[in-house]
Amino acid sequence: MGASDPTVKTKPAVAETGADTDTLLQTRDLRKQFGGLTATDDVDFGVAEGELRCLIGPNGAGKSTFLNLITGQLEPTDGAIYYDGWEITDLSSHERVDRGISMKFQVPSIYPGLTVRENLRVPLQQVADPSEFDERIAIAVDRFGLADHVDESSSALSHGQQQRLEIAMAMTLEPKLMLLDEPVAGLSLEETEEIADLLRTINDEDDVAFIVIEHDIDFVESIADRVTVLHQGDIFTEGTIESVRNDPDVRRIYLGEEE
Ligand SMILES: Nc1ncnc2c1ncn2[C@@H]1O[C@H](COP(=O)(O)OP(=O)(O)OP(=O)(O)O)[C@@H](O)[C@H]1O
Repeated sequence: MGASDPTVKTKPAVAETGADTDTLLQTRDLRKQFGGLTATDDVDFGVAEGELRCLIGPNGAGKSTFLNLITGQLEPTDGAIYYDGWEITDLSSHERVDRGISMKFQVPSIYPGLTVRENLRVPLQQVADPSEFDERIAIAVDRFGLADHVDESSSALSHGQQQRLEIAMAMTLEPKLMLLDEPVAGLSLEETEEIADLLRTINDEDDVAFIVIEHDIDFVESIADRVTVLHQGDIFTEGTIESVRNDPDVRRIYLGEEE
C-alpha cells in the first residue's frame, strides 16, 4: 500500500521515539516534581496495543502520579507522552478521553443517586444517539452481569457490582487504553476473581490495552501479560510476573525483605 492510501495511518511518534510500530503508549523522559520531591523520574515506559500491563511498587513509588500524567490530570515537569502515534503531552484530559484513553479510579466514580441504567446513559450521551441507548444499555448490563439490577439505584449495589458498573461505563466510550488504579482494593476473593475474568475478557475480545496499578500480587499474576515495577519514581525492572516475583532485588524493595 502506498503512502497516499488513506487507510494507512502514519505514526510520526514512532520515528520520533524509536518505539515499535505496535506501541500504543510511550513516555520519554517523563518527569514530575512536587517542589523538591521527584515523583516521576525521567521515565521511558511503553505499552503495546492490546497488552495488559500491571504497575506495581511500594507505597509512594509514584504509581498514581504516573497514571495521572498519562490521563492529563497532572502536568509533567518535563518529558513527553505519545499515544497511538501522536504526541499528547499538551492535550487536556478531555481530549485524551476523546482519543480513547479511559481511567477508572480506586473509588467508583458512579452516580449513587442514579440507577444502573441512568449511570450508563451518562457516558452514552457523549458517543451515541438516544435511539441507541436502550439497546446499548441492554448489551452492557448483560455483558457486565448487571441485568438483574438495571433499574436499581447504584448505591444499592455491592462494591463488586459498583466496580463492574464503572468498568461498563468506561467501556461505552470504546477506549483503546484503560487505566485502572487498584480495581480490586477492598473486594472479596470472589469479586476479585470476577474482575480478573472481566478484564481478561475485555482485553481478549475488544483488544483494549490496560495499565493496572495493583498491590494484590495474586490478582496481578492472574491478569498481567507483563509487569513493571516502579521504585522511587523510576522503572526498577520489567518482565513476566514470574521473573519479577523471583527477583531478590524486587523482593527487597517491594516486599520490604532484607537481603
Ligand atoms: N499532589 C502532590 N503534592 C505533593 N507530593 C505528592 C503529590 N502527589 C503525590 N506526591 C508524592 O509523590 C510521591 C509518589 O506518590 P504516588 O501517590 O504517586 O505513589 P504511589 O506509588 O501511587 O503510592 P501508593 O501505593 O501509596 O498509592 C509520594 O512521595 C507522594 O507523597
